[in-house]
Amino acid sequence: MQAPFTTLSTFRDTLLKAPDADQVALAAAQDRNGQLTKPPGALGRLEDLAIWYASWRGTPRPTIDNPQVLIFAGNHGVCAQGVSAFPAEVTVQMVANFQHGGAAINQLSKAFGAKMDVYPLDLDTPTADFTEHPAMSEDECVSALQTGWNAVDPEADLLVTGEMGIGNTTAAAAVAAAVYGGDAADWAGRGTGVDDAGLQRKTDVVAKGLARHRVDDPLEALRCLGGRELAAMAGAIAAARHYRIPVLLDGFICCAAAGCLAKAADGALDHTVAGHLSAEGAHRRLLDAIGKEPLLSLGLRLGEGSGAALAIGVLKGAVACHSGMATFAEAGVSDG
Ligand SMILES: O=C(O)c1ccc[n+]([C@@H]2O[C@H](COP(=O)([O-])O)[C@@H](O)[C@H]2O)c1
Ligand SMILES: Cc1cc2nc[nH]c2cc1C
Repeated sequence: MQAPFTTLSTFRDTLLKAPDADQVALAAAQDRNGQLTKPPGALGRLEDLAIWYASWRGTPRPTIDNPQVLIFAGNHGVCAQGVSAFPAEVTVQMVANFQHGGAAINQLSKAFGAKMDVYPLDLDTPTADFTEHPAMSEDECVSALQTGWNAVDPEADLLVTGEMGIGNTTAAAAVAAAVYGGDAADWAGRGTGVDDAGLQRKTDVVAKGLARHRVDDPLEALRCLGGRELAAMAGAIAAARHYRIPVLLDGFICCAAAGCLAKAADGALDHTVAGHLSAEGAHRRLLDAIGKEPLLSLGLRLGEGSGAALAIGVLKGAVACHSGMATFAEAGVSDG
């Protein structure tokens, strides 16, 4: 289905009208979980994960057969201010690498049985430098949200949203600060590995952006301080909700985009789980702000959906146990 919105305001309406989890499937999955051949709670968080997944898929005994990984790439005007350890050309070069199968996310998608699609978003036209102008016009922002929405395969049964964009930890820090408060220094981190001087430049750039765009609306924060790949991830996460497809969130940039949705509509991230805790310093703060506990913590700070893709394995394990295990009655095991 084509994206059902043409403005930021109608995108917000779409979020507010989103469906909820299936309460009947939720209760049935809880009931089934209580009958499986294990001591109560012995599978720890895997039990909650499987029940959550079942509730969104609308069946007490789901399987994960068709995960989708979406990578959105964007370029950023703020790069000209020396906020990244890498030059902006790396974004388009990495897109070619994704297309040729040579990036980490290609290997991880293959390893976890996911199909992967890459969307370069107007890479020849970076967003405006947000210290001077809004990063995007409303049309540009809506167009990126629509690309994200339309990229989601309605037949997928799990979604990972990832990104590539030199400079986008600066954009994400600015968005997070605008949406969740705090100072630039609370949200600016080392990204691809900037040194102390680079981190200071980056903090100043975020502070300048926040001073220029005094936004009190999360979708305006996305437009004025974010980037096309952040907007596309937000659009994809919203579409997944529409189709009741559970989502694994990736690192700092993905969660900054997701945070705009959570602020725009209560419960907008109920169909999502945080795949991992990134090494980007402010990711923990952001996860706390959106109320998510990460599944993995492996020191990754790559982006590309890599941490979330690894978490597909954990979720598949949870769902395989939940749907495949015998009950005490079936196995003839005494239930204590
Ligand atoms: O996902 C994360 O938490 C993460 C943390 C640090 C860096 N990245 C990736 O690195 C790029 C942004 O870093 P930077 O330093 O250019 O802002 C972008 O392509 C992201 O995918 C991603
Ligand atoms: C090489 C490289 C690969 C990446 N993948 C995601 N962000 C990245 C940033 C760089 C610099």
